[in-house]
Amino acid sequence: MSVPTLSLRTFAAGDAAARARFSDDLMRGLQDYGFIILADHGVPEDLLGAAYARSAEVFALPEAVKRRYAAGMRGYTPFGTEHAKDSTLPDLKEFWQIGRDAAPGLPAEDFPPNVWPAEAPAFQATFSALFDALDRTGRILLSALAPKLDLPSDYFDDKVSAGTSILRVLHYPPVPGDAPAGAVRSAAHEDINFITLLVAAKGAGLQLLDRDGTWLPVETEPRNLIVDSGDMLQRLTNGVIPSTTHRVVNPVGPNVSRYSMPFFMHPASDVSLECLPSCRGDGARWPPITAGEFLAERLREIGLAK
Ligand SMILES: O=C(O)CCC(=O)C(=O)O
Ligand SMILES: [Fe+2]
Repeated sequence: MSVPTLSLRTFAAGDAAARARFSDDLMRGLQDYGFIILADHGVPEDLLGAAYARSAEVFALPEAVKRRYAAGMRGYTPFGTEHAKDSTLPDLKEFWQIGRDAAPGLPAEDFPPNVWPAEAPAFQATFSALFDALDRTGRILLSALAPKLDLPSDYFDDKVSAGTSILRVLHYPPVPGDAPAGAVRSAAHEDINFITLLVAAKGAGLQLLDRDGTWLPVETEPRNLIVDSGDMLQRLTNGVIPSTTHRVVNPVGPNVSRYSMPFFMHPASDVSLECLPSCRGDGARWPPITAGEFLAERLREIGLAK
């Protein structure tokens, strides 16, 4: 048994039967593993290549330069800042976050200006393009999932087009000799958002906790995406689509950097995560909450907000 691979082309260019099959496979993959691997996803391979190159360039800048670009939920977050919700040890990672640009009609407080490094002029164009491409792909995936929840296929569109989604450009440096005992690159956690589209890392380390309690490596070629369901989708679906615990372990071979780029797809802050009628079953497992309230609570729990 391993995480299933799905081709998005069979959905995007397929007939009704092929689309229904894709929806079934996506739903089953998320229910059985919380993860699928997505091939033929429409994000150009040369854009992924450029993103890896620009990412390595920026993280190679001196620490003091990078720290000038620390601005909360945008720009740089230094090594050792974030920790998993249930961990006291810091994750061994640094990252750069890119959000949706502010636009008329969107609440300004949710869309602070992006922060771009002057030392790497191509970074902005590359990551703006990657944000848009992953946003498009994520919307297609949600439109494929909607019918499985008895929803119209465009149900998620307006919720995520104004969403507070984040593209997180991640660098796990070689594990330092003085890292706290027990600290790992990314401690066991569940993602907060609806779905995550992860540009597959070039190095091993990602593992999911399967339904039997076994850690299973999640690996694919760098040109594919890895998709997982987060807590907001779990909440909306009353657990019908669970979020899956995962982690990034420290290297066992050469102690080298690892780069990855998760795109956390969030709804707009005012979207209710109250359980969908089709998922009520014997009753709602969680009280209603808005996406904005849920996110604020989790950001406090992981050390990214006060
Ligand atoms: O780096 C990875 O492969 C996964 C990162 C991750 O799970 C996260 O940032 O939420
Ligand atoms: Fe994650």
